[in-house]
Parts: sequence; structure tokens; C-alpha cells
Amino acid sequence: MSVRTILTDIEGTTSSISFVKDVLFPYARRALPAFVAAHGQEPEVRRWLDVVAAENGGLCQDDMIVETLQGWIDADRKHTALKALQGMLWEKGYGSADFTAHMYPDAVEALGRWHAAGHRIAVYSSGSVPAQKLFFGHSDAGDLTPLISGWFDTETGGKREAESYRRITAALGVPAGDVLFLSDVVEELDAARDAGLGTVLLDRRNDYPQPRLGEATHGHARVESFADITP
Ligand SMILES: CSCCC(=O)C(=O)COP(=O)(O)O
Ligand SMILES: [Mg+2]
Repeated sequence: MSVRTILTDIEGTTSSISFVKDVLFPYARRALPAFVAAHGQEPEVRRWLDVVAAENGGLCQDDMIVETLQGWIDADRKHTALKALQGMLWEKGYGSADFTAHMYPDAVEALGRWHAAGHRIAVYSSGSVPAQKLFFGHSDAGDLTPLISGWFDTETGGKREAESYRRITAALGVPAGDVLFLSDVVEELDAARDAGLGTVLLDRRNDYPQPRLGEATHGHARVESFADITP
């Protein structure tokens, strides 16, 4: 059986963790207060601010919501509301060319080659779908969005839950066994394997200086580069 569809994570897999932590997160943290002051009453923004307020005992002032969100950024919370708002904040950063999104060269090369060979490529990240599209659209290697034909975020479900992967394969319309999921997080790979997907652990030396070997791989195939993956 040949695996035809690739489902890939972003942070720690196609791209470095340090770009997200040292460039994207600080940008969002700095831009958040002015963004909420300017756009906090727009329905798409208010919707998520209200989710944060409700989950924190009914915060009634926007500056308290902003402080809560900044704490979540510092703690790297993968909360859907935070991720949706981050996507809106980064739009300006990419648009004004303050930064481009880091992509490992081996990922760019392999994604292009797999796409040319007829493999379908989809993304599943904690970053919101709009944030994913900005990321691939403004990458170091240019606009990579034409390579991607499916986008999934935590509105589909948590990345450590098998049910999320069942929903994704159903949305893609392919059997789970025809999908290969790539991630740097073994708990995400465990959930994907539970749902019947093939799995590969990306163990990037840049992000994970101590190689994860033996039991630490949870039995998933392990590579350090997309060049070593055969879909
Ligand atoms: C694509 S948006 C920037 C990355 C981000 O915010 C994030 O949480 C990435 O998590 P991942 O699931 O791709 O490891
Ligand atoms: Mg990741």
C-alpha cells in the first residue's frame, strides 16, 4: 500500500521552534494591546476575547483579557482563542515584511517534490488556519500555499486526540492508512497512530539537541530531515 497523502505539523517539523518562540510570539505579545484597543469591538475579534473572559471567571476589562493572553503566550498555551488572535496579529507583521516564516530547506525541497509526484499535502497545526496560510504564504522560500490542499487547526480538535485525526481523514476523504502524519511531538504521533495513520517523528537537531532514541520515540519512525522520508 502506498501512502498518498502527507499531513504535516509546522512548528518543530517544517520550521524551527525558535522562529515561532523568538520572532512570532514576541511580535504578537507586543502588538496585542494596541490591536485589542483598535479592533476589540469587531465581531471576529470580540468573539475570541469573550471566550477568554468567560474561561477566566468573566473578566470584564479588555486590559485584563490582554494580560491573560500575554500570560498564555509566555506559557505557550495552544488555546484556540489565542491562536485565532495571533493569526490576526501576524497578518500585519507578514504584510509589512517585518519577517518571513522559517522553513527548513529540506522541507521545502521535499514538499515540492511530493507535490510534483502527485501526493496530496495537508497541514495540521495548533496555529489557526489563517495563521498557517500566512506562514506558508510568506515563507523564506516564497509562497508555498499552492503546494497545500488541506488546512486543519484545533477547531478540528486537539492534536493529542485520536478523534481529531479521524475527523481530518474523513474531511480529506481518504482511508486513515493512506495518510502519513509528520510531527515533532510523540504524543501527537501516538494519537494519529491510534486513528490508523502512518507516522514519522521529526527529530530536528536544531530544536531537540538531545536525540530522541529508543523508548523516547514511542516506536514511531524517526528522521532528522524530510530528505529521509519516503511517502
Ligand atoms: C502556523 S502559526 C505559528 C505556529 C504556532 O503558533 C503554533 O502553535 C505551532 O504549533 P504546531 O502545532 O505547528 O507545532
Ligand atoms: Mg510541532
